[in-house]
Amino acid sequence: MTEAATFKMPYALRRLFATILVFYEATEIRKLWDKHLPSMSEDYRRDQPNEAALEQMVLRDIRDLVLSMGKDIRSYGLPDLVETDGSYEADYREVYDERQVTADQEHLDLIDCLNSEQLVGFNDIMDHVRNQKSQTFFVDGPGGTGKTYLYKALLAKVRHMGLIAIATATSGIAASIMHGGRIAHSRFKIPIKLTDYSMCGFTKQSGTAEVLKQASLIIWDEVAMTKRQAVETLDRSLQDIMGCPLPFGGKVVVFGGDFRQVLPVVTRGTRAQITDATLLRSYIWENIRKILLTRNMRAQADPWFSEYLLRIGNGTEDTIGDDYVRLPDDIVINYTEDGKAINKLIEDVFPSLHANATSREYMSTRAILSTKNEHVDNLNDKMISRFPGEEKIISDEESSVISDIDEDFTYNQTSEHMLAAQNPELTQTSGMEGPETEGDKLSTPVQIQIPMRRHNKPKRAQDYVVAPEVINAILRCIQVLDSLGSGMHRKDLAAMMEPIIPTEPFIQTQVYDLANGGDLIFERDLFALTEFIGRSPPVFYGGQIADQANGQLQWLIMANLPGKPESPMFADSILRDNTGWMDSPMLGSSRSSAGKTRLLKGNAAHFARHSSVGLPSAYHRAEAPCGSPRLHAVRDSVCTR
Ligand SMILES: Nc1ncnc2c1ncn2[C@@H]1O[C@H](COP(=O)(O)OP(=O)(O)OP(=O)(O)O)[C@@H](O)[C@H]1O
Repeated sequence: MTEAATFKMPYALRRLFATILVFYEATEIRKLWDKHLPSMSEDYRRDQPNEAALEQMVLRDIRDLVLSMGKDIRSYGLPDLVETDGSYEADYREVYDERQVTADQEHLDLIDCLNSEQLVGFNDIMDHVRNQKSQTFFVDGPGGTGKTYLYKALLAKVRHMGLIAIATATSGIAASIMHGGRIAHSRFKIPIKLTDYSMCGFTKQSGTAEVLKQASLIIWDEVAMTKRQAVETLDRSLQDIMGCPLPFGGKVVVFGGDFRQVLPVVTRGTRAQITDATLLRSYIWENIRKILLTRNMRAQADPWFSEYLLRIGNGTEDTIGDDYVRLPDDIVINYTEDGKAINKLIEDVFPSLHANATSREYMSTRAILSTKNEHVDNLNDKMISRFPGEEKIISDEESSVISDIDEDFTYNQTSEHMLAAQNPELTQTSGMEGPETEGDKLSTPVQIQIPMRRHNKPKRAQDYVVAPEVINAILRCIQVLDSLGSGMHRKDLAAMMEPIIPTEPFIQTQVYDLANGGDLIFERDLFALTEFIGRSPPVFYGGQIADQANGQLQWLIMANLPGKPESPMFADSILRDNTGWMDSPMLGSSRSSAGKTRLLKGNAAHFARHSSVGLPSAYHRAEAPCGSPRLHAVRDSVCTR
């Protein structure tokens, strides 16, 4: 803890403390608590000067973390946690955080500019918020009709009244447009695997439950893109925590979206299956009050075009065959073989580019969209050649890597790793001395692989940079391995991993070399890297870890790095041994060209566990073929059996 306190964020320290409570038989917990409370509460201290309240805030966090690992904070002899009704805003971190999101004047001013349709909706919703009347709304409007504008006005108004308004959206982009917005799945802890009986992954006593209980308004934008089961899961969970059988536990909930735009993804789903997955087919839909927005505020200058778009969205535009609509001639640039069409397109979208190239307004209000990266590269090249001035290639490797590491991770031994970052061809696989141990301890050298992120148009090796987060993760990993080398036993690995895995969803790579089999790799760019450097990708068997306590799924990849072949029989036996843990029992492995074992491609979910005692258990899943798009990221803790 002392060492971690020098470079970890307070939240990471709280996680580490909780992990120590649960996984170590530490004797002097109270001493540890007293010593590290100041560093664990540093982030809260800025706004909360009261020491007693600070202590309670940290305790509550630890309580939730410990609870998510299946334990009760009361068994550790920490100061008493004062159970409250949550009315004191600092009681829960989530409530506290939500209250920090204040209304800004700019958004309050939007209320005066709402058009008549928006105003009707605004008044109706606010009436329910003020009078705490249960109602679910759906803001139904094609793109550009001012849905987001309306949410912003609502959020500002409710927050200005000193109430809690929760802003969420299905995608991160839409969530980021709203002040305090979060992705709905994360905010409500909606499980990834949904059934008709799923519940959100928070407990009744958690901070998330508390903030939802206190919320006067909940907004969920882009709900049309979400599977109805996700919304139904929220409905059940809110009813549960509110102890109220009304829809969403009696809350005022505002959904928004446009069913003319993107619908939920149903893998290989037919049109009927996709429609069936939407909120329109939910039992919730019939009780939703619709707020219709029809005036396209974005395309006011071009009413013809906005009506044309609307007709397409509504399916009333004449079609050719089933699916094709004819674009009017005046918005089409005809394709020509000689490449002139591209030049015409650029001139149309960026007229007088030379004169306007330095104008921020001009450049930020126009764009050419394309379906493929190679077309984008092509267009970029053409555009850049038209820019005035001399060409200069700027490499961002040093600045981005250093700044990101500094922000989150002060590590004083970076030189070797920075070298690795800057000279990937020297250190594509950098063997590092690992702990020399015996028996139950680790015994093999550590291999660190450094994945890289591609620049737009790499020309030289230096144009490839190591993603800063990767370095971060690797440094953390090395730190753990150092600790392991200093005599820690293998069974401690699971406990150690938990706090060092960053909580951000996009973790990169961490490699552990474990005796007797496999390396654990948390990865995103590994395959892109191996593809680029021309090495055969590591044979891997990868997994999705289920944190049993809160139902969240995380990813864990176990891999054989080059030069460390796994015996096919060994991997097979692990799988066979653990079929009971499988997500969907499809068992198997295949041999790669290198003669190593690989799980079947596709979506077969496997569970595998190292035969050695104490290693993390995991649901294993053969993901995409090597070199394919990145695997999902890892989050949070590993689950031990
Ligand atoms: N009442 C209004 N007065 C002035 N401008 C408005 C008004 N309502 C919306 N706008 C503007 O119209 C544009 C489109 O609005 P907004 O982004 O809210 O639409 P949307 O329905 O959320 O669109 P999409 O579905 O494409 O996200 C924005 O630039 C917004 O500022």
